[in-house]
Amino acid sequence: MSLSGLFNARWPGVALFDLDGTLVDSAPDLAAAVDQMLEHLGRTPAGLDRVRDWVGNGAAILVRRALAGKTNWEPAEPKDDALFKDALAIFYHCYGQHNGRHAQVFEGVVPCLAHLKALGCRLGIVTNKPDQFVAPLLEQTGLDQWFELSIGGDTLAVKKPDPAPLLHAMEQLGGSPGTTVVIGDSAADVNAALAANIPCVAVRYGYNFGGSVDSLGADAVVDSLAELL
Ligand SMILES: O=C(O)COP(=O)(O)O
Ligand SMILES: [Mg+2]
Repeated sequence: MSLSGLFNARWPGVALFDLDGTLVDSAPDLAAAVDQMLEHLGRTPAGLDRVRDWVGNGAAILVRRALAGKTNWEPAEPKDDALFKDALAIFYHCYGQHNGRHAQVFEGVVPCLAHLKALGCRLGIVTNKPDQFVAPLLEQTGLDQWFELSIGGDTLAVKKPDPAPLLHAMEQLGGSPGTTVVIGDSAADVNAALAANIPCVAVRYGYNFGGSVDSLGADAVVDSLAELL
C-alpha cells in the first residue's frame, strides 16, 4: 500500500510511536551509561557504534549484550546471574544521570507530530525503555506535549515484539486495527505490529540492531517522518 493510501484510510485515528531510534537519538546517552557500567566492572568500553546496535529490546537485554560484547548474547550461565544483576543496577544508576543529556529529536519528527495532531489523531508512545526513564526523556526533549499516553518497557509483563503493549495503547486511545498505525525503527516494532495486525511504518535512520529495515515486512519504509506529511 502507498504511504498516502495507508494514512488517508486511517486518519484521524491513533498513531503509536516507538521512542529510541524513532523519535529520539538516545544512543549517545545509552552508550555513555553502558560504557560507564563496563568500566566500573573493569571491562573495556564498547563505544557508541556498538551500543547503538544493542538498543531496542529494553535495558536488561542491552546489559546482557554489553556483557557478552555482541548482539546475539548467549543466555547467561547461572554463575553469571550475580554479575548481571550488579551490571543492571549500575546501568540504571548511570543512565539515570545521562538520560536526555545528549539526546536529540530526529529531524522530521516535530512537523509530523504537529501535522497528525492538527488532523485530530491521538498520539501514543510504546517503548521498551524502562518506565522510569521515559517521562524524564520526554520532558527533556519537549516531546511530552504531543503524547496522551506512554507505555514503557515494564508497564506490562511483556515487551515488543509481543503485540500486547501496542494493543493496550491502541485500546486506551480508542483505536482499532483499522484506525491505527505503528511507527518504529526496529524488528521489535515491526514484529509487534504484524502480530497485532496493525499497519506499520519503519524508519531507516534508527537502530534496528545494525540491520536494514527494508525487508522486515513493514507496510511502508521512510527516510524521515517528514515523508508522512
Ligand atoms: O530501551 C530500548 O531498548 C529502546 O526502546 P524503544 O526502541 O522500544 O524505544
Ligand atoms: Mg526503537
